Amino acid sequence: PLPLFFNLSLSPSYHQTLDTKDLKVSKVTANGQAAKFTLGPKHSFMGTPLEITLPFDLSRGQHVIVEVTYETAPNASALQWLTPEQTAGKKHPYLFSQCQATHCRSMVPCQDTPAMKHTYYAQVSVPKELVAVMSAVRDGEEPDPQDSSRAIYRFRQPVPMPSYLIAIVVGALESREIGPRSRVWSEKEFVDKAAYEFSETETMLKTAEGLAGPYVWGQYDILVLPPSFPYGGMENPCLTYATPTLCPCLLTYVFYICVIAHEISHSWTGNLVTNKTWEHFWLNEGHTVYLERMIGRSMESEQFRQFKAMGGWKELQESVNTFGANNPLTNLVPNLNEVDLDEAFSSVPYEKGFALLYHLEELMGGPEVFMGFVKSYIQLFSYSSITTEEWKHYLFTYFKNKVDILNKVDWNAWMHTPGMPPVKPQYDSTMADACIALCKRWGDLGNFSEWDVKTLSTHQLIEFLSLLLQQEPLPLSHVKRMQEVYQLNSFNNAEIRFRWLRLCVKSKWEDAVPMALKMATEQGRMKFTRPLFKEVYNFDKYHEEAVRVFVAHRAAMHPVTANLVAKDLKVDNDKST
Ligand SMILES: CC/C=C\C/C=C\C[C@@H](O)/C=C/C=C/C=C\[C@@H](O)CCCC(=O)O
Ligand SMILES: [Zn+2]
Repeated sequence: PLPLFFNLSLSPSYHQTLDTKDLKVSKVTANGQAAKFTLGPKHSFMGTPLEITLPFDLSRGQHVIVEVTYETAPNASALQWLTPEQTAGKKHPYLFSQCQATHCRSMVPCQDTPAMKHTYYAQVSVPKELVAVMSAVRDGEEPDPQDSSRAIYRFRQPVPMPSYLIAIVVGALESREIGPRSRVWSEKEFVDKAAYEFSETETMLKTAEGLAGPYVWGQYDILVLPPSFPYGGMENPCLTYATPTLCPCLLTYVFYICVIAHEISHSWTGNLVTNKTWEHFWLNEGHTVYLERMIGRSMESEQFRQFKAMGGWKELQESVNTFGANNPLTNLVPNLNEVDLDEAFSSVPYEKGFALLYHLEELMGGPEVFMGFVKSYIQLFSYSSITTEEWKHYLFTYFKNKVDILNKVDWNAWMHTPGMPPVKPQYDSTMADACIALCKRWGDLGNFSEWDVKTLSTHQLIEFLSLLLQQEPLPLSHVKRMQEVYQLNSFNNAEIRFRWLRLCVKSKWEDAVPMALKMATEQGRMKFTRPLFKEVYNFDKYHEEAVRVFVAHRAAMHPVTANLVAKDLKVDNDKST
């Protein structure tokens, strides 16, 4: 049971509608009185409306308690249920949710739109060996009075937030304190290493507050999920999710700056100022990447920010190449009518959004000037949900003395045209030059040594491999020589291993195929899993092997990951095969 109490604003009408997906609703009451309800027509991927007829008139401003008794489905798209064997500890089951963008409705009947913000209170009953955490402030725990084998955990979220940020994790969790307002949570097998990896979190929080204003959410915890979590991180308030692919090696402090800085930045852009609909997702992600890189500028250097911006441009290029340069999903503000948002997801709102903000920074007078706008934008629109038009109107208001410059921006090309942006910023290549030079040297088989890569930082090695991936595949002789000289097969850093294995498979190195499929299935971060499966699928000789391995692992994969890899490999989604 997951009693959740929302403070929703309902329209003053007999009829109220909540979003659901695959929920089994058994009863609805309003202020304790039975209320009639019907489940409307089922949409292919958006679920089913729950239409409730209140048993009394409702006047404006009147409070009413609507209770819905329901069960989630085993295949709820917001939830992944892990067997003990799928966990690190092997003794207890594990549950985690991932609601963004419109999966909350498969966990809770709700107004599943970012246009609506609400507080919430929850009490969760779990087997007493397990711990529950949520995207809220912990509000006590006690033995379940109705069952001595269970415990009740209470949570409250006093800051209004959209449904996609509701999150719950239940498992054999432990935590360690990593700061005055932060704990790190995971299974005990990872918790001490995670506490070490994320020890700079308070420093990063303070840096973010210096840029964006006070952190209003109270607690900032980090939860390291099992390897099947489909994303690098998720900005659930009070409880940032992090993939364990951040931690398997001694993470250089600089390395996690990007992921945790990104999720911390969402505490302002996305979680306080929220896109009103998912067409305006770039407002969440473009501003968050901009803030993330301003944190990198503060904690590292401007050259580091420039280096990450260059890398982001390549990520954008890869997304545009994957979708196709004329695909309207590469618009900064796409039309998402009847579009499955998981399929529309890419780096476009992140990196085309960042590129626009960086371009505007250059036009308006530099980082300090533009950060002044971003901080003011956050102050003005906090606790609300807005559209691109509202953002643009405030941009012109804030820079009222530079409207002539803003009017020269090709807004239609930037916002409503597919493909790469109309302007490519000239980023400083100081940190990238060594990567570019080494990439050029591999144009032929010259003299190489291990020091070529030992003199590169983790980030620069990743950039070197990204540059090679952007080119035509290297001859097989080159990747074999690269392995002899650099021993890249021995690197466990996920970002390095992912790119290296893609390079090898693209060059048709058969020894790399089992390693690529192993990485694609041992963890489930879609950033890695989907391209690795696709690379093997596109290697003619191993096309069927890719499908066979996917079908064999599908049942243990996160439902969203399984759905998208099935589409990538053109495997039907019928579980029977
Ligand atoms: C144009 C698309 C509009 C809306 C899509 C919104 C959400 C899509 C849904 O698939 C959820 C995405 C969640 C992403 C979470 C974290 C990312 O910031 C990181 C993704 C890449 C990574 O693994 O690092
Ligand atoms: Zn984000």
